[in-house]
Amino acid sequence: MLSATIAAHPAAAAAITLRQRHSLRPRQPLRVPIGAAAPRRRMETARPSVVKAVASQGVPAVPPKLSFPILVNSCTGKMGKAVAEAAVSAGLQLVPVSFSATEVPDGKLKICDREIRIHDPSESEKILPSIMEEYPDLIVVDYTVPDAVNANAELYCKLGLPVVMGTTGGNRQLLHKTVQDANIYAVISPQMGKQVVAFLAAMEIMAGQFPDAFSGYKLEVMESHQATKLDVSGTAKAVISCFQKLGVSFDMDEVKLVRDPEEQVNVVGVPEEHLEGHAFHMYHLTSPDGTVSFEFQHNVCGRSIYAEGTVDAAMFLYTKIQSGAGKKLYDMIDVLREGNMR
Ligand SMILES: NC(=O)c1ccc[n+]([C@@H]2O[C@H](COP(=O)([O-])OP(=O)(O)OC[C@H]3O[C@@H](n4cnc5c(N)ncnc54)[C@H](O)[C@@H]3O)[C@@H](O)[C@H]2O)c1
Ligand SMILES: O=C(O)C1=N[C@H](C(=O)O)CCC1
Repeated sequence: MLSATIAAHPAAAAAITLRQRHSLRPRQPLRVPIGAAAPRRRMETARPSVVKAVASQGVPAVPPKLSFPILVNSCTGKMGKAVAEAAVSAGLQLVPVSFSATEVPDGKLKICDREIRIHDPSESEKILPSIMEEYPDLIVVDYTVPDAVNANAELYCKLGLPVVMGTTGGNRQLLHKTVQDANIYAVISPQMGKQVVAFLAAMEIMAGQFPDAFSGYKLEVMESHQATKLDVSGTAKAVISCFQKLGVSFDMDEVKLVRDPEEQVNVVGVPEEHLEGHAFHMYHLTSPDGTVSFEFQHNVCGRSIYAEGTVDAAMFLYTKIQSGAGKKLYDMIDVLREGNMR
């Protein structure tokens, strides 16, 4: 579930600002939160020639279903498990191997009736080459931990393994350089939820077209996530960098991190059933003289928005690999621009 509110009118914003001053509870979203996604059709691709040939016979073209092998690293994580399930339901071949720093009974994990063999990360360099031989079109999806981002990226690059990197944190500049220098196909994004990416893209466009438009404005940022999330949201960092391009001075350590479940329910307004998996973000801007304020929120419950976006990113990357695209390093805005959303 995703809800977003944007208030720009001074009076409305002033009212919100007052309300917000006393609590972080987001206002009722301006629109009913996006409900559970409708059952998804698998994204289909079609070679234009096939489609044209079939259509010319007057028979509606049914493009071939897209299916390829995907290894989720790590299936033992909350996000990895959600992606593995979304991949299976989208018809992708889930490779029955994963790596994890978390011990699992008998070294096996059941996902969608499939038995996934779990190995220690130290074995990945030894095991992955044989997996790549068995699954030549393999794409790996990485949802591990910030401390593993750069080492994992280096390994995938060393093996020439295409990757969808969803894990946040680590040294992002080094991550992009490693992947760029290795010339492997990759989608890298701290945010895989398509609608949040669309908001981020709008922010990037605004920042690109109107640099310093908000210079002198004061920015307050609050982000609330499950208590197990240790790092500052990568999405929040990306949005903040847009505000910085718009002329706002803000230090990343000024972000108000809310990880206390009681505050999340009573102040932020997180539904109790989503305490273990949510992302509520609020960005509040106030003019130097205090007469104008803006507020942006994006509030996500659960992980399906990210899991579905990750599957779209993997399908996007697969089509780029198959077509031998010259550009190899992508982000989620590239995936959205391609438009082939399920
Ligand atoms: N891009 C997005 O849209 C998006 C969405 C959700 C989460 N995330 C990010 O994904 C990451 C994981 O989030 P989560 O909620 O699944 O965390 P989690 O702690 O539930 O899962 C992380 C898993 O990685 C495993 N792990 C640790 N080190 C590893 C290594 N070296 N190799 C393989 N596995 C290893 C752990 O055992 C754990 O099972 C975080 O960085 C989070 O910010 C990104
Ligand atoms: O649950 C998480 O962890 C999330 N991480 C990403 C971030 O750090 O912005 C995306 C939102 C959820």
